[in-house]
Amino acid sequence: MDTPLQNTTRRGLLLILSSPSGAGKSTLARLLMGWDPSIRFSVSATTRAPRVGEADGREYYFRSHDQFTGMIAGGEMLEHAEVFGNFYGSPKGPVEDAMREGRDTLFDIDWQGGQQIRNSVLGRDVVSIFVLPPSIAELEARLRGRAQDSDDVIAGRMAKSQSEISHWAEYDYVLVNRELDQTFARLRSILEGERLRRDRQPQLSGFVRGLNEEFEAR
Ligand SMILES: Nc1ncnc2c1ncn2[C@@H]1O[C@H](COP(=O)(O)OP(=O)(O)OP(=O)(O)O)[C@@H](O)[C@H]1O
Ligand SMILES: Nc1nc2c(ncn2[C@@H]2O[C@H](COP(=O)(O)O)[C@@H](O)[C@H]2O)c(=O)[nH]1
Repeated sequence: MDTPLQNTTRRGLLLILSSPSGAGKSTLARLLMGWDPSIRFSVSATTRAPRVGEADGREYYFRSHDQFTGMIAGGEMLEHAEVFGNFYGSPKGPVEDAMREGRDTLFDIDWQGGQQIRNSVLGRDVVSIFVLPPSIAELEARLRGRAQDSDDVIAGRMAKSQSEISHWAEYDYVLVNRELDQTFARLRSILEGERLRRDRQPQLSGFVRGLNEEFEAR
């Protein structure tokens, strides 16, 4: 007998990671993508200048202000926001493709983007996770340790961290990122649990039908 567990169509989840800058969401996102390469990372467009080592199309699509506003006007953005004086947005096309393919999409975006996606038609497929630093001193140490931004940029991001943190309660899950291994293990558990929940209806209704048929045939 064909197992009904294989005959399913499933929707992709939209996994949103937000945090104050430097708390570790990009690090967690990289680990999650390495753990499950079927997850599609939503590469954002931004007007921010590339950092050393960043490549166009990999970390971000680096765009001019005019190009970015053109993308908004063309209806290409799922969400967009001004963050730390630059514009950032998530292109819609790749997300729609991933959802059609039943693949999960991972977003590394700020609270404004999280709110916009949660309030969109795709909101029911969102799983949102807010990452907190263990302390504000550690947040600053991580930003400095990353050695990617000037003192001014770091000061600006630290100044905004309190208002970013104030949105923690809007998220489905909150992780305090102390030990990276432990935070990553929790993140995986969240994803595994949410996948089981998503697959519960389509997979199990067929499976239980199979059990019923087997029962009737006895
Ligand atoms: N649990 C952890 N313990 C110690 N260092 C960490 C931990 N998690 C991440 N880091 C380090 O902190 C720095 C900032 O992390 P990361 O770049 O992932 O932050 P972010 O939240 O993505 O920041 P941004 O919003 O600016 O992109 C990196 O150097 C990273 O290696
Ligand atoms: N609303 C959105 N926020 C985004 C997006 N891509 C990134 N971000 C957030 O911006 C800050 C700064 O990022 P950085 O790479 O300059 O350090 C960070 O909080 C990101 O999560 C996006 O598409 N939309």
